Amino acid sequence: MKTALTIAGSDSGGGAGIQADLKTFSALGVYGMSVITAVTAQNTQEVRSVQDIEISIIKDQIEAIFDDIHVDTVKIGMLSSAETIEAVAQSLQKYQPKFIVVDPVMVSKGGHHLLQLDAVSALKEKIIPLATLITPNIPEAEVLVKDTIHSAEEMMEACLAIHALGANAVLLKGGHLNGDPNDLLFDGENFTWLKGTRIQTKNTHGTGCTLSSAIAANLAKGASLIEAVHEAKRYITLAITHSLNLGKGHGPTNHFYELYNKANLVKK
Ligand SMILES: Nc1ncnc2c1ncn2[C@@H]1O[C@H](COP(=O)(O)OP(=O)(O)O)[C@@H](O)[C@H]1O
Ligand SMILES: Cc1ncc(COP(=O)(O)OP(=O)(O)O)c(N)n1
Repeated sequence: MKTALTIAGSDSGGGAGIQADLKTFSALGVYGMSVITAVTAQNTQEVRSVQDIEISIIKDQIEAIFDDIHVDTVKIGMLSSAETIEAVAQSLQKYQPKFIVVDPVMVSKGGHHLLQLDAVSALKEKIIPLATLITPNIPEAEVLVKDTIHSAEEMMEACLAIHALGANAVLLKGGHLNGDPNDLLFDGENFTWLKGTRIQTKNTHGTGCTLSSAIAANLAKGASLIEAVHEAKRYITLAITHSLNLGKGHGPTNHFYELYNKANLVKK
């Protein structure tokens, strides 16, 4: 069985972070493992508090996994601080996993900072150059390129600028723009649009986490980058179509295994 590791924060409400990543791995038929970087007290409405995990414990979690179990793919989510970024980057340089999908998580839907403002430069310098693929949403890309993004042309320019930071490939997600949620992949040579149709729902908590984990899982199973991204876009579209009306805020995406199995998304 293929294996996937998520290095991310815990969402107590189960909709985003480590919990969304592990549910996605399971639904797509890969064995999931986790390194928890921070614990958030979070639900569908808000992030109430964040506790960063001690750096030595983060390093120990990574070493415990890599020293014993083969890791086919890594997904990176919430890193919280510059110190955590430094520790994660050092460990990944040591173990050199084949695929690293980076979701540059910065701010929650409710506006809580999940990456400290002074950690953005560390993210750019230490993590982005390790990325097989980075998957920013529009506000994250705007922070990375220090410019606003409103149009398809500006999305293309942003992809080029983020690629120039050292990522092997960039998937710029269009969910935060008006209209249909079209994402743009730049693989270092070519642009590919992944067209979506906007699903009218407030239950979109964890969409970014789900998409990046699905891409990581698909890469582990042997898909090419472009196949992995296309399959993941189908997965997130199904997960939003069947999203769950839990809680009083933004409910979570749905990872019900049978749903994807029936839709032939699980390749063994
Ligand atoms: N309402 C929606 N209907 C269909 N797809 C969506 C919707 N909202 C987001 N998406 C898709 O979900 C994925 C995550 O996008 P986005 O919401 O922009 O990221 P994030 O969760 O990081 O803010 C993208 O593929 C995006 O196009
Ligand atoms: C612990 C944790 N990690 C990441 C996020 C952000 O998740 P995302 O998929 O971008 O979804 P929203 O927060 O935008 O709903 C998170 N909230 N918590």
